[in-house]
Amino acid sequence: MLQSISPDRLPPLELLDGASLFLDFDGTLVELADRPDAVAVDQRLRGLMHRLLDRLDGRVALISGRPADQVRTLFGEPVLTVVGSHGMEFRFADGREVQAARPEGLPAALDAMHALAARSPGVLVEDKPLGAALHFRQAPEQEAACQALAAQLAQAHGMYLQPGKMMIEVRAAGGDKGAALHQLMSEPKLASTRPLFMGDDHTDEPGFAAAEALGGAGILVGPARASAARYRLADVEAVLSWLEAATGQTA
Ligand SMILES: O=P(O)(O)OC[C@H]1O[C@H](O[C@H]2O[C@H](CO)[C@@H](O)[C@H](O)[C@H]2O)[C@H](O)[C@@H](O)[C@@H]1O
Repeated sequence: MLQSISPDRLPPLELLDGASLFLDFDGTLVELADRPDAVAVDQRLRGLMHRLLDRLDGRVALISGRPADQVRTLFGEPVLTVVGSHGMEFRFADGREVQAARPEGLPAALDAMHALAARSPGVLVEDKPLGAALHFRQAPEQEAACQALAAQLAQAHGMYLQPGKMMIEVRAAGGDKGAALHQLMSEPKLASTRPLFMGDDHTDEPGFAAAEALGGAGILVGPARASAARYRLADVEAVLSWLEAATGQTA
């Protein structure tokens, strides 16, 4: 059961000391864009990730709703552990890979989504290894139609209905970012450390709750709202600045 608090405390910089750090991607490390393919990882973020890996002796992982291999490609970083598809695809820094099965109903769900997008200008379909998403950021008037179709498809094909920011997704059931964090924390190198999870979206709430349950904390990114996170940072720039300050990097 998630806590329902509205975090308003800034995280102290010392929170990073000896921690294991788990980072969401969109809306946390990079600004949201009009389209999923319009985001990029710049030198500032790439350099920051290197410093974090160094400072925390490798105890850094990205846990994203995006496909794991896509996140790895965006970072061009082979030594980074990435969990994709909302906690269902693991790419460990040492080369191990764990992948959930692609849901059987996905091709039919994608067909139905493409049919909706074809008659709804601005709606985008995202084809993911374990899910399919309808994006309506460029067609907000289509939200109700997208939500209704996704709910129907999730029920018809036994998939999980995953809400997001200006998007709705059907995906493989059976995991989330909280379960992923628990699994990563069972790695020998992380086992006796304190987890910190930073994220901005609904899909990040299980991650906040898991971090708290393991003696660490969640850090919500964005406006205050009911959340299992203990701390809050205002936006992506605040996240990057906080991480830079916590790793001792001066402007
Ligand atoms: O868990 P995350 O790493 O935050 O990924 C969540 C979803 O991010 C992407 O969608 C979001 O970002 C897009 C680009 O900024 C934006 O256009 C969209 O409205 C957002 O919902 C990604 O496309 C999804 O697959 C992720 O699940």
